[in-house]
Amino acid sequence: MMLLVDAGNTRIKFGWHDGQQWICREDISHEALGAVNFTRFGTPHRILVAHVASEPVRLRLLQMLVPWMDRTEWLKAEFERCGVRNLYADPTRLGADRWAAAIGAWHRVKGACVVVSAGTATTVDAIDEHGSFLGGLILPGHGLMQRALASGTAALPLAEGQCVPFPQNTHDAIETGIRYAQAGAVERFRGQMPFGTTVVLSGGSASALAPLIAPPRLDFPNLVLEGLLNIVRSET
Ligand SMILES: Nc1ncnc2c1ncn2[C@@H]1O[C@H](COP(=O)(O)OP(=O)(O)O)[C@@H](O)[C@H]1O
Ligand SMILES: CC(C)(COP(=O)(O)O)[C@@H](O)C(=O)NCCC(=O)O
Ligand SMILES: [K+]
Repeated sequence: MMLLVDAGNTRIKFGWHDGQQWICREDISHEALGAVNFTRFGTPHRILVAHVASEPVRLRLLQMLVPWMDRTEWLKAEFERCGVRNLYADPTRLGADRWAAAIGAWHRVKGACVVVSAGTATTVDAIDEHGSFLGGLILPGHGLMQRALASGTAALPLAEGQCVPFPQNTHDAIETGIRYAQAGAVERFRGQMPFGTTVVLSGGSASALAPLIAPPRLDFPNLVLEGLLNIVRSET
């Protein structure tokens, strides 16, 4: 059994894979971490973790994984892995989740693509036709943008609006502004790539963005877990 872990700033995603198929995938809050039973599908023989969450979450995970320390790797972005070359100025500074997502997207598309992860932050990354990770954007995610407006202004609420072409109330104005900001960044970034480049879309807020992203678009939930699986499989 392989256990893949994607510890993001809001949610922790787990995937158990038996070498043939996903046995189970789970998505939990940081607070629920203590209740996860890592051995419920048998003893994992390999564990790979992409962690970008806080230090307390890292320590809690580390503590829980102690019995399998000998077979656990905490993924760090590096210069090259699984056919993807990382052109970040300091490759190790790239978030481990972005690195795993890039590897997952490259394995699926095998061509130039824009990799979008709409989570706590929204990241928008470019891979060229040779598998080089060219770099990318970091924006506040959908929820962060909502909360920034609510906490940083006197009058704005935590928006519960719709995305509409010409917003005529405050809630719709915020909701539409946020979605256009996110989708606008993605489409502008894609404009730097060859015409017809695919956007690979993932993350907990992906559904809010999807209708605003033109084809070609590949919806790829659990992209980070898939990338982690690609990495583990490349070892054998
Ligand atoms: N059940 C849920 N609980 C919390 N957030 C959710 C849920 N479903 C979707 N979301 C949205 O998805 C985001 C988390 O997405 P995710 O890709 O897991 O982020 P991260 O990797 O940064 O933890 C939240 O900020 C929220 O906007
Ligand atoms: C950009 C991120 C905060 C995204 O985190 P997430 O939204 O997935 O929780 C994370 O990938 C990170 O901390 N990256 C390190 C800095 C970098 O990638 O340049
Ligand atoms: K993200």
